[in-house]
Amino acid sequence: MPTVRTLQEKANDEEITMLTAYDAPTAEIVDESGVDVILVGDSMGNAVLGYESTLPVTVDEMQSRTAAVARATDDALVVADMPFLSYGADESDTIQNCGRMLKEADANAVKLESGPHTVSVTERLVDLGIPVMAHLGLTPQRVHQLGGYFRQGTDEESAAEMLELAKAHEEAGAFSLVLEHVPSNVAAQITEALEIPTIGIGAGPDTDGQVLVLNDVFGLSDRSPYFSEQFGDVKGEMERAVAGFRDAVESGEFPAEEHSYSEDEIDDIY
Ligand SMILES: Nc1nc(=O)c2c([nH]1)NC[C@@H]1CN(c3ccc(C(=O)N[C@@H](CCC(=O)O)C(=O)O)cc3)CN21
Ligand SMILES: CC(C)C(=O)C(=O)O
Ligand SMILES: [Mg+2]
Repeated sequence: MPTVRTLQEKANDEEITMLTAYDAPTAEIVDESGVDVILVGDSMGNAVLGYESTLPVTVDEMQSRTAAVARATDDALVVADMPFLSYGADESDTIQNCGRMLKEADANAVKLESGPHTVSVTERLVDLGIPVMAHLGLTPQRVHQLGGYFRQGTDEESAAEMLELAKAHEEAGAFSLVLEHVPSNVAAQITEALEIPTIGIGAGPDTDGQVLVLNDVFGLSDRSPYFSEQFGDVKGEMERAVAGFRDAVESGEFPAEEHSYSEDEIDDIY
């Protein structure tokens, strides 16, 4: 069984790889390719559920998708990304919601978008046996406060604040930290200051690992951030498959002999 401990050991000499997945078939692909961590991201809000942002994602949706991913995963660490307002407001709700991911969806850990209010919550969850991945920099659940998906930690004061929060979450027991959309040199200095591994997205090359949204990697997203990279043309392949079906039905090529059979005993059912 994968554990958060092996990730911490690995960070010493190898780059950590993390990708999102939201269903069993894609989780199987990611797991079999040897990626270290599968994040069931709340990016499922825009990536699979058709919302404009991550805010509408519910705990039930996260549980259902995390369970599907965990059923298809043998080796990777499965991390459930806790949705907006499912943590941090009320302590017993936080414990209940995060606990469900381990008890009912077979996740190995949860991720919380971090801030000053998640230090004590992180400590409480870790005390109870729920491993926590922290997340600083651009935290998309705050899009309405931030005014857009902008780069964070762009001046000395906010970068220093981010470093202090990173240390506070390490101290609280977080096993790893995602740094999103921050200057490379800020991510490098935070990485240097921490024992726990950092995993960057739009945070340059000097974190301990990298994460991207699977739809972006596949080439399946209509829009993706500039810091993302398409490593395939899955959308093109899907379009070709659908067009192939449509053409074959319309032309009468499908279904063919091998897809059909007749029952000899039956000749007239009127
Ligand atoms: N498919 C997908 N990929 C992601 O990387 C991703 C999601 N979805 N959903 C959740 C968040 C949102 N993310 C984003 C989204 C947009 C920008 C972006 O375009 N930033 C612009 C400025 C944004 C603006 O003008 O409002 C930039 O240049 O920084 C960055 C990160 C990263 N995450
Ligand atoms: C991009 C990663 C870090 C994330 O939080 C998500 O996919 O929801
Ligand atoms: Mg997220």
